[in-house]
Amino acid sequence: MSVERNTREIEKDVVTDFREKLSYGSYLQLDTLLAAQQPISQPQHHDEMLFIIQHQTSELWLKLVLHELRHAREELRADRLTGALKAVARVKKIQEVLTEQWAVLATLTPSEYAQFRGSLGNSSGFQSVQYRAVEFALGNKNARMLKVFESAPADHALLEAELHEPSLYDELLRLMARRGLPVPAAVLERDVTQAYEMNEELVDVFVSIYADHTEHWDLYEACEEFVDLEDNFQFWRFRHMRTVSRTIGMKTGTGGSSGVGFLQRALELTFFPELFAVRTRIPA
Ligand code: HEM
Ligand SMILES: N[C@@H](CC(=O)c1ccccc1NC=O)C(=O)O
Repeated sequence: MSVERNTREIEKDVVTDFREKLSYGSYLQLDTLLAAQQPISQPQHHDEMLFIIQHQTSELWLKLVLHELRHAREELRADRLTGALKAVARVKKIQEVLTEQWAVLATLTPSEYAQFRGSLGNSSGFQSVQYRAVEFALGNKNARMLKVFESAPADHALLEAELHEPSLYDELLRLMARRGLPVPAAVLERDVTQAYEMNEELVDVFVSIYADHTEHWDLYEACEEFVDLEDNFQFWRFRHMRTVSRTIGMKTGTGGSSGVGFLQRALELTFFPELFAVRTRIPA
């Protein structure tokens, strides 16, 4: 039947009685999810809703990023590189959404934000446990980051566990070693609770993979996927730093840091240093 009077007929078999059936809202627990947007500014500020939802959607995506990174790590452990790369491909797409999403928050002007910033007290994204867990899973380990979670035991335990897990990169390097590539022992036996640091001998291993990439096709592909992951992560950090800059200028952060300067220094960090160093060594 065609659409009459610009109104769609609801087909007769469309299910409408949910007294004993699973509905959309109950499956997704929307009562819980949609009850969680509670502005605290007094008097209420219109734009606080945007601020809350921007963060909550980011946290939901971070939850999936962490879930997928953990899966990718398990796949690598089981020598299933293809399975790991499938998860990484999904993470890359989520990162793109997270980075694009800054455009929504950029509609918040500095004067609008200033009107409810005071209500935020000392809360800050610096205290995002999922963000920190993602950083750890990618190899940016820093035990000092646990301190802000001391009053939240479950978060602290989650991060402590993540600190002791090998990162995604650690697992890739172990897989490479199992395949007979000469990954240095110092890399394989490193203390995984420490930040990953560049190993020159490992660059040689990647030079050999890139020189003979038809021989090592899947590893070569994995390397390029990891480079994408790091790039995407940096794009997110950059958009955050620029959004902060246009919103609060050089004010110090609610979390107690210097603000923009502190965020800029994160842009100097790297997850997979050898994968960037290898580029300099590609013959002309
Ligand atoms: C107007 C919006 C925002 C401003 C002004 C802002 C500002 C800041 C500042 C100044 C810091 C440094 C820590 C501090 O002293 O507070 C920070 C850290 C952080 N923010 Fe935001 N932020 C904004 C939005 C967001 C959003 C939407 C997210 C998404 C989850 C987010 C996540 C984070 C994270 C994860 C950190 C820690 C970064 C790190 O350790 O390198 N921020 N933010
Ligand atoms: N650190 C921000 C406040 C802020 O953005 C924020 C506050 C509470 C919860 C999350 C936040 N997002 C990122 O830091 C500021 O200094 O204005």
